[in-house]
Amino acid sequence: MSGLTIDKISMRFDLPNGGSVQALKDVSLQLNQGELMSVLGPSGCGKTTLLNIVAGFLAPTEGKIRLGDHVVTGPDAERGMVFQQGALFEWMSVRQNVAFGPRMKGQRDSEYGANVDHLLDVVGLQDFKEKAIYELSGGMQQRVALARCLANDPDVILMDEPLGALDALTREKMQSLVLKLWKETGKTIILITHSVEEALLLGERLLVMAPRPGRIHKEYRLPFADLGVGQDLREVKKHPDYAKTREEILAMIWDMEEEIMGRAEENA
Ligand SMILES: Nc1ncnc2c1ncn2[C@@H]1O[C@H](COP(=O)(O)OP(=O)(O)OP(=O)(O)O)[C@@H](O)[C@H]1O
Repeated sequence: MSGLTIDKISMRFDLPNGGSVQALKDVSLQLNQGELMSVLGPSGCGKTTLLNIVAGFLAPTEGKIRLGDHVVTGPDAERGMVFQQGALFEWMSVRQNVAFGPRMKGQRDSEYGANVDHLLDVVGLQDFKEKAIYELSGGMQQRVALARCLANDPDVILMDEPLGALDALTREKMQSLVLKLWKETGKTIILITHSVEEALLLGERLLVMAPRPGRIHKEYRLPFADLGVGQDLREVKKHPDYAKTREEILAMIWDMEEEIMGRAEENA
């Protein structure tokens, strides 16, 4: 059991022309084990940069990431990543993809096999386990990506627009699956999305970030993710606070984007 601490993270990218971009400035937050946080914000506010720093793919210019009692210094299986497109191994079967992490750790099928089959059941792919990745729909590929991530038993799952490429109906089903996996596994999850609805439905905590420099603008604690576990998400949307919060966040992001457009016109 281990919480995730994002401690005064700043990130500046130096550009080849001598300039620089302050992608993040002084971002701090604490996630307890098992919390699900969704992250929203206008394009360029540093969402992906923050996720890449937590993943250990990027070293921040200032600040530290701590998981439990240790400081994050690079990528590690304790922090799993799910990308928008599955980043799957096309030449392997579904089962081989899910078993990839345990195999890389040197485990044999007799050690990881039962868990891999259990995960294939959980994500509804048991009947497709021998299929090649190219034979699967986009939604099924994201199911493989989720199962592959879980097979490594990470403490934290980082999701960068994991459902962004899916059609509306598949996306709804996958949102329910994410909630189910979250409750069943007790994993800590950070999920970036461009969809206000998705952020509301999936985030028991919802972070709105602001750009230039990327920073935390507002945080919400919401009841909808808990209500949505095992429930029709369309019913959850009828909750009296849902539409109100949705409108408030939409207006907030709209205002930020207007400001960015205004600044861009001034500089033109
Ligand atoms: N490797 C890099 N070199 C230079 N600038 C970068 C680099 N990566 C990101 N940036 C800049 O940092 C800022 C934040 O980018 P980031 O991709 O984290 O934003 P985002 O909120 O995820 O955007 P989007 O919603 O469009 O994916 C942007 O201004 C971006 O151009």
